[in-house]
Amino acid sequence: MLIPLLLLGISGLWFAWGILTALWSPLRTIPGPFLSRFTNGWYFWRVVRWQFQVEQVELHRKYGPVVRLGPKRFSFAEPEALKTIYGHGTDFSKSEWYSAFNLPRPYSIERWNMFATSDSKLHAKQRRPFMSMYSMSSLLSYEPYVDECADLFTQRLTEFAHGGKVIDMGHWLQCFAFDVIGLMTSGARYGFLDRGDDIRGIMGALEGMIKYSTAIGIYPRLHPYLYKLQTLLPKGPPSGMNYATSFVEAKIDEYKSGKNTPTTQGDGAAQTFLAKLFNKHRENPKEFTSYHIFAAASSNIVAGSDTSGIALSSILYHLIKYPRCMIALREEIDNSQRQGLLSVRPTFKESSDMPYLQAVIKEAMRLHSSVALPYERVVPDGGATICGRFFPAGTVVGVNPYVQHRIKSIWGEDVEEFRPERWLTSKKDQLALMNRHWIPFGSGSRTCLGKNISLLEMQKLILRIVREFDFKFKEGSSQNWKTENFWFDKPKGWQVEVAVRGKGITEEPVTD
Ligand code: HEM
Repeated sequence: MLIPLLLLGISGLWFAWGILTALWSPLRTIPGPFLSRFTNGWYFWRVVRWQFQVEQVELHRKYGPVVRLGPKRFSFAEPEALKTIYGHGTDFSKSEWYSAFNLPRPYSIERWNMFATSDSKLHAKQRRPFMSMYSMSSLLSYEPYVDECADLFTQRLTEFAHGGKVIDMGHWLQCFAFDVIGLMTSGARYGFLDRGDDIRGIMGALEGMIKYSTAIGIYPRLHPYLYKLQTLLPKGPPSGMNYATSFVEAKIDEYKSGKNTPTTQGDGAAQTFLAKLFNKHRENPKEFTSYHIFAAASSNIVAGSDTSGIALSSILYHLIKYPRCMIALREEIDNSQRQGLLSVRPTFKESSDMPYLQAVIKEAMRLHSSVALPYERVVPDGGATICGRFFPAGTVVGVNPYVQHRIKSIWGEDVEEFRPERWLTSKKDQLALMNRHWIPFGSGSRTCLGKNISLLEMQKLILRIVREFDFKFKEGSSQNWKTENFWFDKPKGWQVEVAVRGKGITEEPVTD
């Protein structure tokens, strides 16, 4: 009897505390769902339905540019907020939500990953030694790996076309993205493109791990306990995490033992990440430790596979949905082809010189960003004024790219329309405004390290498959795909028919 009474008492006190802090809070006038005033439980409950981005847009339509998501958690849909929170010279560190993407303390100090590091100075120190490997000038050394996977991908599409098979295109593009990143990182493909199987459950394990982190990040103090608890279970997110990391470690061991040394390929310019990482380690083993090798190799796989797969899906999905744009892109490709400007395996340089292709990629990533939850940051000491409101230090604030990419004062009335032309015909000022607020790769000092690599993959593969194949949504299927948003907003079961170009499928106009 004593224990239930005690529990009741504690819950009562906790409840009363929640109500009092909500009433006293200087931010109490900021609107939002009623329960979000008292608890982060409301946010947790909505996020684990994996569709929060849609709800967040609605919340901003209902409540305005600043919306409460929790007692000390706020979302912004106002152009000016981006500069204040993520802009140059600001010191808004990443929120504790990100800590669930790493091992809990004290292990995380030894085994850091820069994505989850919150302290800005520490993050800058961790990021600096890797930057050259992800720069534009390094891209040439990764290009042959993309070509090798694009060869296989087009081979698979040809087989599907001849077999008249309907395919889950989202899954196959994910297979491409995983194999590319595996190959350019370690010199070996996982083998996803061979049969389309989720080899050893890698994709499922990563998805489980990210779902766990996204949900538990809302209650980061639970992470150490849940992590410990779940390592005792045979299955669950940590075992997926362990599997993903042991896979990387195995590749590093193979490399060390000399079993895996394809540092060059094609014309000899190719060089894997592992080769670059080991070279750096040999030059300065004290500063660039073996942990640096592991950190970069594993973050490539976790951060660079699903994200690129989703972006590729978004590009192709929108091109199929809007045949007008597919035709326009084809015209650009065919013109370049006629002028002898395109190789059999189009190069990054060739694809960079195609303005409509560039516009298609940007527009697809605007309408469907691979990441679609807020990039959360913490208001620094002294507090900050955002959108005319003062927020005390410690408040969690964030902008969701999915919401940002639908603000009419930036993009115009047709925000929901896929219109690549907006990137080609807008006036200079308008274009600058759009570019500043286009944030699928993040914003500020924490932007994506792998942006150039993903552009390399997207430009080369999309150009090639649009040149060589026709695509159509599966007969009778909806033209509006379903996605699941667990930080990565991933298409689910998106069925497509493929034909070798000009040999089968007729394009039908879109009916929205
Ligand atoms: C279309 C593809 C991609 C998208 C949309 C994307 C998106 C993002 C976003 C939004 C962030 C920052 C999130 C935040 O502020 O919380 C990020 C960070 C990061 N991404 Fe990507 N990414 C992509 C591809 C890649 C690739 C291919 C790699 C590696 C090869 C990569 C490696 C990283 C790393 C290491 C970080 C952490 C950077 C840091 O904290 O300094 N990403 N990415």
